[in-house]
Amino acid sequence: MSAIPDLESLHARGAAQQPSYPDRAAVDAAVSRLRTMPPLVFAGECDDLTDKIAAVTRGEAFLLQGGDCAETFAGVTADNVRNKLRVLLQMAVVLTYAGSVPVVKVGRLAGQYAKPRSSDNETRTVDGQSVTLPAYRGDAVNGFEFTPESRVPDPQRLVDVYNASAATLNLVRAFVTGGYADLRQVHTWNTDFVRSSPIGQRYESMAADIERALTFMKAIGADPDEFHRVDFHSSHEALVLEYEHAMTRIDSRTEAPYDVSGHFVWIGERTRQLDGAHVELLSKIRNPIGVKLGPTTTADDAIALAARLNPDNTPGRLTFITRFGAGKIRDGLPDLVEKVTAAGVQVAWVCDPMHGNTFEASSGYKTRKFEDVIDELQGFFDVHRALGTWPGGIHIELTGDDVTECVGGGEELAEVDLGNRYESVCDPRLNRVQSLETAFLVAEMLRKA
Ligand SMILES: O=C[C@H](O)[C@H](O)COP(=O)(O)O
Ligand SMILES: C=C(OP(=O)(O)O)C(=O)O
Ligand SMILES: [Mn+2]
Repeated sequence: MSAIPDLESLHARGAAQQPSYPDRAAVDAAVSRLRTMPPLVFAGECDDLTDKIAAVTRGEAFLLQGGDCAETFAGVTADNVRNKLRVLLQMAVVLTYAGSVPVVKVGRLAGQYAKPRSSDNETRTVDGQSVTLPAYRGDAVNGFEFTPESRVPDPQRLVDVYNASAATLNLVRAFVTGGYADLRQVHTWNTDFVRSSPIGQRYESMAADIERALTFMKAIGADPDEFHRVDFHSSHEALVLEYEHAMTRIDSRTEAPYDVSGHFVWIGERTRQLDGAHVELLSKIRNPIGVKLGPTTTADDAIALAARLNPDNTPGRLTFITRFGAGKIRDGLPDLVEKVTAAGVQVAWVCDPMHGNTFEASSGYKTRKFEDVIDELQGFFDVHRALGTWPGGIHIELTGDDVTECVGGGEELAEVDLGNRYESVCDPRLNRVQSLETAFLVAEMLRKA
């Protein structure tokens, strides 16, 4: 297994989307501190996830990956983490039960703090004056507050990312092993505002069926402790090289490098250059990894990425997360999947129906139409069905709260509603009702697949 490339050589590749830190000594201090910190995840856990994604690659399981577009330090609260976990557990149970397929659960959490941006700057009107400042690049880099001081990249934030991720993961681990995620709790996840919604009612009746099935299984002698814990994994975009590099360590068992900042890391659409720093670093680690593929991706690009990132063609190592947009997926995806499959590439195909469907509402809020999200998912299933390949999973930006960031869905959120509770610091997320609706719709698509 190849050695970890040094940080300077990565930067020498002209890495895209990196913070411009004003104080080099402060960067070095933060990186040195991070290098001393214990791993957030263990290499063996990453291998377990690779095995699970191998099952996805073989068409035997389905990946559910979801969470915030951008986590924030302020969002590291018990309520927030629990709400996100709860909606993911609800979605997973819907997909497992109604879709009749094992579900691999991966949160976009405990590390999702750095954002690539379309523009380096942001312009707003402040007191009648047009003011331009550096864009917000996630709490890993600078502050969301629109002031010159807050927007200066601060490397100490990378240490804060580590601490916030550790706190989040600690709570998630407690929830998933300590009884909260016990399948016998299916009813109790369906609380507050969701319970009374039509989709909450539908969930309620499914939960009753599951409870009956569990009672039956217990009666015939199944061990109820089997239902006590779930496997849950963390993931984020590997973006800021200082952080990901400092968290890349040699595993004592295998002597292979692993990025121990999360179980699964992915390369974004803006940083997937074949000779770029992100592809180079992730080619050296042994975690399961993903690459986002937008509508301009050619089959040759994808095949070359697979050769660089997974030269041994190990199933489970590589996931392609396509994000074409509802209007493009039916035209663009077939050629890609067909040629990648014909080339013998072992890959899990996952659909991100969010990032190709963003638009700006007349009020200025970034939003997405729920109907476009569902249409892209349907297109993804249709394309795979036509080609005889497996639609392996979904990658969703969501929250466990009752936010108003995406329009449409059963609650019929309109553009005028967006300001009521728009809390995302980057992209619009499905709220809890919309997330559950998505799970039921995808479960139907899965049944037909
Ligand atoms: O989450 C993804 C990107 O960071 C985000 O879509 C970029 O948004 P922008 O176009 O507002 O920079
Ligand atoms: C930045 C993201 O997506 P993409 O790289 O696909 O634009 C994201 O997942 O938040
Ligand atoms: Mn996003």
